[in-house]
Amino acid sequence: METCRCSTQIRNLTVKKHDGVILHNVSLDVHHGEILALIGRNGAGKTTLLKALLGRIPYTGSVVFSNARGEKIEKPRIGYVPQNLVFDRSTPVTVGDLLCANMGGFPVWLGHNKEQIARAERLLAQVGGSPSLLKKRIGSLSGGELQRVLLVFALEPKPDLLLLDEPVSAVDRKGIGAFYDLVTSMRAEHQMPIILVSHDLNHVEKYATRAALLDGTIVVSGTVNEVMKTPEVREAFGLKLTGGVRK
Ligand SMILES: Nc1ncnc2c1ncn2[C@@H]1O[C@H](COP(=O)(O)OP(=O)(O)OP(=O)(O)O)[C@@H](O)[C@H]1O
Repeated sequence: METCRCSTQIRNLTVKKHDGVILHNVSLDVHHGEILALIGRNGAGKTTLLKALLGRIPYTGSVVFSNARGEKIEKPRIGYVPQNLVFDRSTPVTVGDLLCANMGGFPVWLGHNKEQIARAERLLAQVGGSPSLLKKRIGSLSGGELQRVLLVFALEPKPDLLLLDEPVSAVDRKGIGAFYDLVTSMRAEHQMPIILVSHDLNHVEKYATRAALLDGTIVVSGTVNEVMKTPEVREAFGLKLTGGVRK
């Protein structure tokens, strides 16, 4: 088994924007082989936390990535599937162009060779995407098609840490199953830590190993079962509890 090299320790992470504080003193650990579900109301700061981990926005506090021997990793490879993506929809670039460019080793302007195309088809098939997607311009993809393509990018080359921000919000039912099967097998095979932002508590219960409720800071965290039973989560999601069972 190929083991993942990157557990993540977040300590007192604070993000300020303009006059306000978006995140304050967030402390959280994500270990090897865990799927940590990050849950919380709209505007709680979930995407902001992922962006801080990606180094895309300034923060105070510390984020330490370390390997299985506890040694620090300075620059882990982080796979990221964003909640949404803003780009020029009129671009003539196709999914095939992008995937083949990402594989490297061959100038894209010379066209794609057979092996690259076969590999791109295999990668797409892994996320339930059909080979016909390769010829589509990225601007013409549906929301669900785009999310599948973004997952391929997040997983190739293999990341040390995977961040998924509501990754199946636009994917159809069959695609959701394929998506989570792949993510779960990545976790099992590579012991890669995964942070999953989701508003869908059914997905959280089915696929996550731990959960954390965020509301500007971490309110509760623990096993999915523990977190789901807390009054804080019950209140945040408007759930009723009957004898400890979520209704
Ligand atoms: N660039 C920005 N400038 C100012 N405020 C911002 C910026 N980005 C996000 N915010 C604010 O930070 C807060 C957290 O936003 P964030 O997108 O992290 O929340 P979220 O938990 O991911 O929400 P959702 O569930 O709706 O996706 C919000 O109040 C948002 O308005």
